[in-house]
Amino acid sequence: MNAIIRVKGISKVYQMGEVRVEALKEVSFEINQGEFIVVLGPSGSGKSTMMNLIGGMDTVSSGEVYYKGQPLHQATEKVLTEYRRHAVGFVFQFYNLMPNLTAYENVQMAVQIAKDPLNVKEVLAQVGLADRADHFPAQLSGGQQQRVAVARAIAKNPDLLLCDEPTGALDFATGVQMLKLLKEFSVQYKKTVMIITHNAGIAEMADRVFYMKDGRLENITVHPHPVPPEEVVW
Ligand SMILES: Nc1ncnc2c1ncn2[C@@H]1O[C@H](COP(=O)(O)OP(=O)(O)OP(=O)(O)O)[C@@H](O)[C@H]1O
Repeated sequence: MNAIIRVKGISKVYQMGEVRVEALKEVSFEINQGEFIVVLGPSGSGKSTMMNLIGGMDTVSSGEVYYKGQPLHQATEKVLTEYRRHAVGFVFQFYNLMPNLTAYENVQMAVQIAKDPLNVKEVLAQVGLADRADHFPAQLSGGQQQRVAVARAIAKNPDLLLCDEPTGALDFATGVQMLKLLKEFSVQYKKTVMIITHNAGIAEMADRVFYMKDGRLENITVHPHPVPPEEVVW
């Protein structure tokens, strides 16, 4: 099996004083290298919690998470830091770019700590920002800033690209461009991409769709013929 991520019966409980929130309940799945996964589900259903756990940003309350057979649920903070640094790229709705660094420098900073990074100039060209490399975030549109954020995550050349609402702040046309970029990265480099979204239309381009409800992975749909990003509508 070429499962890159294997999750077995993971649960996550948040205890806030008297209040106990079961954010994730006994979730199990496997993800293969090169798969494009979309995660759907109502607000509060556990999507971000699940992504944080497989991204090594949080630890499970119970259950097991493996990356290429390596147990993350027993890993030390040092091992998790290495994992996040080298294996995982993150794209969030809010871009978290450094305002005092140019587009090029924002991407360059991320690749400095990577093991096998892609060429920064090439990646910026790939996201259509070759002529904006020397611009600061404030000199870029929202869509362009989001593309810098994607370039930053892709340039690390991570095995796993985790995206939480990557199109949330974008207009439709820019959102489609974003999805094309993510799909290209997945196909060209045979990398795994997981996207959380509220846009059910985006799910059509996934190889598989995970439906979350009340902390459970309620259903998985397989698409033998995913729709190209250009044909996605929402
Ligand atoms: N750090 C935390 N401390 C306490 N409770 C939390 C924490 N993070 C998430 N929760 C709770 O866990 C549940 C699942 O939250 P989560 O963010 O995973 O949902 P989500 O499906 O990503 O929602 P949304 O679509 O609104 O982002 C919610 O009830 C949330 O309030």
